[in-house]
Parts: sequence; C-alpha cells; structure tokens
Amino acid sequence: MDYDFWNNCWLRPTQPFHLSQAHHFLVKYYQQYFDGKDKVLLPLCGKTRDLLFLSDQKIDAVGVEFNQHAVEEFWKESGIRPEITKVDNGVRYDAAHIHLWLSDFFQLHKKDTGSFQLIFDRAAIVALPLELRHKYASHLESFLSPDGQILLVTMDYDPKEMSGPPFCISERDLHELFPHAEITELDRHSILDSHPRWKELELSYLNEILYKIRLKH
Ligand SMILES: C[S@@+](CC[C@H](N)C(=O)[O-])C[C@H]1O[C@@H](n2cnc3c(N)ncnc32)[C@H](O)[C@@H]1O
Repeated sequence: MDYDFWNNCWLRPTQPFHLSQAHHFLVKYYQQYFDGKDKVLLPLCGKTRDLLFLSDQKIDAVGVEFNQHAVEEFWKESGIRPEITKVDNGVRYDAAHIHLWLSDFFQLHKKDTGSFQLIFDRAAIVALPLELRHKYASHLESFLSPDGQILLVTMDYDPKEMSGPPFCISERDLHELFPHAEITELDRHSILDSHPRWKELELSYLNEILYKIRLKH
C-alpha cells in the first residue's frame, strides 16, 4: 500500500480529485439509485462532500479513509463534531447520518459495517495500482447484500499523456475485475475543466464514466 503517496497528496493545499460539492453523478442519479436506501458505502472516501449530501437526505453515509488528515479536515470543514471511538481496525467517527472509519479499507469487513444495498465508488478503484485491484474488487463485493449494486466511476484518458493515479480502467478491465457481474455504462462526462492540474498536463481528454455493477446470482 502506497501510504507515502497519499500522505504527501494530503499535505498539499488542494487535491485534484476533491470537489467542493457533491459529485455530479451522485446528484444526477440520486433519485434513481440512492433514494430510499438506508445506507451507502463510500470506500476510499477522502473528505468527499458526498458524505454530507447523503446525510442531508437522511441516508447513512459510511465512509472509509486511511489518511487521518483527510478525515480531520472533513469534520473541520463540515463544522460537525462527531463522536470518536477507537476500534480494533482504526477509529470510527459517528455523527447523525455519517459514519467515517479511519482505517485501511482492507482491514474493514462486513461484520464491522453490515452489508449494503448500494456502494458508490468514486475515485476509489482508479486510485489503486493494478496489483491491488482484484483484491479490492472482491473485497468491495463482500460488502454487498444479495440484491445490492455498485455505482462505480472510472477514468478515461490517453495513457500516453498521464501515468496515474488516477488510473485508466476500461469496461473490459471491469469485466475481469467483476467476472460474475452484469456491467452497464450509465453516463460519462468530461472533467478537463475541474482542476488546473489536468490543464497543466495538457491532456487531450479526460472523462469520468459511471457504471452500474450488479452481481449475477
Ligand atoms: C483519489 S482519492 C478519492 C477520494 C474520494 N473518493 C473523493 O471522491 O474525493 C483516494 C483516497 O483513497 C485513500 N486510500 C487509498 N488507499 C486506501 C486504503 N487502502 N484504505 C483507505 N483509504 C485509502 C487515499 O488516502 C485518498 O484519500
């Protein structure tokens, strides 16, 4: 696990992946996929405002992030004072509808969080190197309830222009990572204008693609 990479990333004043509002796909697809769910898992969540968006809708947002600075910034910026509990695999921060685990995602299990009808992976799988992605995909699946699904956002750019993270993950890669799943592309949009970093790299294109992943039983 590349702790140093992420620790250095969180020492910088801004992070290219962090958005100042809830993610476009979460807002756009909220009614169709999120509305009515009791809780949603957000793995590798950084300090995403998606946690606040979901909690505002009275959905329990369960985030997992291993960088302490990111977790502390989340609470500082949100102005919420959580209850803090030391647990075997890290520290859990609880507020009304937000449960944020300061933990390595691979150390957290369904017995800790319960299962989920919905997982929202945004900038999570694309943050992981190839050698961890199979382990991550099966770990993610282990949190799903039998009727559950994953909404997963990948990145698409010309790999000659950037090496990642974020890594490029194709639909074909997703079929290899989730061999027992039905995978449907729902949407895509360009994020070239979302952060000066992408402009600096002079990328010709940079898209986020939203997939729905359902396990076949
Ligand atoms: C690209 S960022 C995305 C953050 C968030 N999903 C968002 O949309 O803003 C990836 C995050 O994963 C965290 N991370 C990487 N590996 C992790 C692991 N094994 N367990 C928990 N967090 C991890 C990093 O510290 C970083 O904050």
